[in-house]
Amino acid sequence: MTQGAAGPDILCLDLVRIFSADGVEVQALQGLNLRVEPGELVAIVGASGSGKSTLLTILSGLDRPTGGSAVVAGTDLLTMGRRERVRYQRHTVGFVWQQTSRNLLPYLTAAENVAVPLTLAGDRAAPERAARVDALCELLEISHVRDRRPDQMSGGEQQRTALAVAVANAPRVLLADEPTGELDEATSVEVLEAMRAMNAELGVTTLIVTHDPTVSDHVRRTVQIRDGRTSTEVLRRTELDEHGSERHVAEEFAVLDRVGRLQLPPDFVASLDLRDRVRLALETDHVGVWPGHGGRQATDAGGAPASGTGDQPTDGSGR
Ligand SMILES: Nc1ncnc2c1ncn2[C@@H]1O[C@H](COP(=O)(O)OP(=O)(O)OP(=O)(O)O)[C@@H](O)[C@H]1O
Repeated sequence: MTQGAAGPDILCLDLVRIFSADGVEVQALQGLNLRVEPGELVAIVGASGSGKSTLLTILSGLDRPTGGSAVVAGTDLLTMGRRERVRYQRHTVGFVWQQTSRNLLPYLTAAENVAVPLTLAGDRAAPERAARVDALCELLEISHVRDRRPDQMSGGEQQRTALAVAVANAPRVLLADEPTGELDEATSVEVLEAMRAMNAELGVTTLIVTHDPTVSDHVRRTVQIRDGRTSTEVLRRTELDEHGSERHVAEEFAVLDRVGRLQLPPDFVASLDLRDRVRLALETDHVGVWPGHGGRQATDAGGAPASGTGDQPTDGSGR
């Protein structure tokens, strides 16, 4: 399957990854759905063990899913062959990992590191490669350390150099796994802002996987993974109020999959003591969800305003 140019840059449908270790099966991804449009900057957050790294390893072409489908910038990751994988990893996607040692060659300077992927790709003449290195050093604000090796740079400078390496060959998609995991708070902000600037400037579709909840302050869309599935999303936008001042609005949505399944946020479940089964009612513009065991009364699913308790069905006939 190949997506046309107008399709999403990342499309995962019912993605499953099962690991077998010592005769025990672990379902790291349990039917994950994700759609990222060209030019989007999206953070994937989730608790430890929720499947974030498994997803990123699959998207980077280093691992294959057990089932479902994953298509990135037109490349089907389930069926790609060895040669296509090399091309995919060299030209279609760029990566930044948490550990500097995985991102940069320790015996090369920053500028030399940025030049490596350009030389390997072999599709630009030397003067063009040199100009590209200069432009990326400027964009990522690492010109002052361009002649230093990684051990002579700060953590933030190392990660900004890693970003320059990752986008050197102008990939359609940038994948970052815990890019701020080894940085202090101020430096993390600096690196996330560099990613935001790069996304805006170069238009590279960017997926940041992290368990750092503050990442949400730097992106418009944060997708939460729970138990190997996308569960909720927070979308942020800036509005002008009646006085012309900027106001930041964040809205939380539950992710509805293709067959209509959704996960209620854990705090909703806890606050109404929802368990086993719930009572549902279809209203004209929303769906009501009530405890099925006669617990406390009405909440809502579907993002609509909460119903009054008068909406509570007595016999489920609202369905
Ligand atoms: N190679 C493997 N063999 C067996 N189980 C694995 C393997 N890789 C991951 N898992 C399991 O799959 C699940 C998801 O792991 P994953 O590393 O994707 O989570 P994560 O959300 O990235 O966690 P963290 O934030 O701690 O890195 C976990 O239960 C993990 O133990």
